Amino acid sequence: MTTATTDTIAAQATARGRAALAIIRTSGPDAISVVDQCFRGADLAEAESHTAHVGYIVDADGEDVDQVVVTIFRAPRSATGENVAEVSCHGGDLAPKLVLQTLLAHGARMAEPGEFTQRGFLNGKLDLAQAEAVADLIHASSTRAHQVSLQHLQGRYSEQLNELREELLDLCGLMELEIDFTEEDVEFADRERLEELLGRAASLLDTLLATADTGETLKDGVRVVIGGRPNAGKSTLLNALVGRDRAIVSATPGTTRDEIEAEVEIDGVLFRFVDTAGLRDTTDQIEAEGVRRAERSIEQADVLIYVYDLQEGLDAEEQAFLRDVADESHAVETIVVGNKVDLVETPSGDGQPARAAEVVDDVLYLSADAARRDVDALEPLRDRLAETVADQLSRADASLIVTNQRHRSHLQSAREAIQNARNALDAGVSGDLLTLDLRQALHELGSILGTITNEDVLGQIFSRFCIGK
Ligand SMILES: Nc1nc2c(c(=O)[nH]1)N(C=O)[C@@H](CNc1ccc(C(=O)N[C@@H](CCC(=O)O)C(=O)O)cc1)CN2
Repeated sequence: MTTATTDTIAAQATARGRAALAIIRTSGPDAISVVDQCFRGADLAEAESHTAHVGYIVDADGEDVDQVVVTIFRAPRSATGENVAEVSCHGGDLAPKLVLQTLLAHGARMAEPGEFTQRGFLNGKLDLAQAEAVADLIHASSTRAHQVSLQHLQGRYSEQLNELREELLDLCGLMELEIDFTEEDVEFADRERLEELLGRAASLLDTLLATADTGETLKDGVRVVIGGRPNAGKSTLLNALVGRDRAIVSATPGTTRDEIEAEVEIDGVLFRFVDTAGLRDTTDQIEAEGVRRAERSIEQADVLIYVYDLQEGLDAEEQAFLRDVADESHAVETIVVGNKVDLVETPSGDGQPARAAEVVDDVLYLSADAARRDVDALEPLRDRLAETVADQLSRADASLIVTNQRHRSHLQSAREAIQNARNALDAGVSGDLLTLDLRQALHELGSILGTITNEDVLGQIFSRFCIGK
């Protein structure tokens, strides 16, 4: 795909604010000459691609603006596929702004969000799935999410989809030939080969679709709700887990009236903790709303940490609740924590508290209060949390995890189209009708990779980027 871009864009590619350095990027046919016009140093017009040059940016009045390093990339050997000149100047509030202003005064135009990446896409430097991976990489909030985006950027995921696309395309070609020659009654496409190919396509799509939940977990984090009676120590536990005072803790039951969220990375995975208002019947209006929300969050959680006070034990209502949670079809993974282990007697001397719960055979005993001073005390809980996703993650190949909702729905539609084609084949339907299904599947795959595009979709994707990306 070639789209002639005639203008030259510029933007700060690094974060604003106090920093040692900042990068102002320009891209477009005149990128090098724009920077050259306001550069005192080597003659950039003569500079070779992938070279760096120390000098000064000089404004229209001939005043020095900053000492800089300019890096030259010549089309098509750049991230955008166009001429690129990057000015690496001093950071802070002023230098980057003045350098950018100078470049704009010399004919560059301010870039739109994502416009550099978009140009890279339009010039064939990366496909749409890779461009989306760039956005994901920037937004990644855990080590694993970062790894997956980087792998997608490197293109193995796109490669798989492309291979599938090409096979289907070949087949479509054959089927269409067949249509042209129907009168002569030739069957160009070998039906058995078609069957085999459709089977392969279906199973590849199934494999990809099966990773989508894992992908969502990696991208959005594992939602963990901390539930339990008022004053069981939920907020103290949350604070111990995140290592700072995120929730207001007090000895008065019912202090937490709304949900509190905090994020912690465990084993490279993001866990989003929600501390809820204690579960109990209450007549306090505000607190009652808190309890309703707590119930709702438990329904939406991936994991429930249920905390109870070992001094109180689990009462009948709590036992019934835990039995319910375990029975429900959407069974949320539950970790039961017996809190305040330091405050109960252990007459047997085996470290097991006297009043263990009857309904749950697997209680994690700890003291959330002590854990705030001793991080290791939470290791067993952190391990249990990591275990809730370990299985899922070890099964998945990072380069083939679907992390994108848009891709998921195109893959689902492609899978349906392939299924229709298989059914049609079984029913002995003619080649031209089969081709329609194959074309539909191709359309879906093409939409993921960006070989088929639509302005609105592109706009939506690139507007998620920051300016300068
Ligand atoms: N300074 C700087 N750092 C950056 C970027 C950038 O644009 N500038 N990137 C922005 O995303 C990422 C790196 N992406 C890049 C992708 C391709 C090329 C490039 O010059 N490609 C040429 C030549 C390759 C070669 O000679 O080996 C090419 O593809 O033809 C440069 C950066 C992250 N770091």
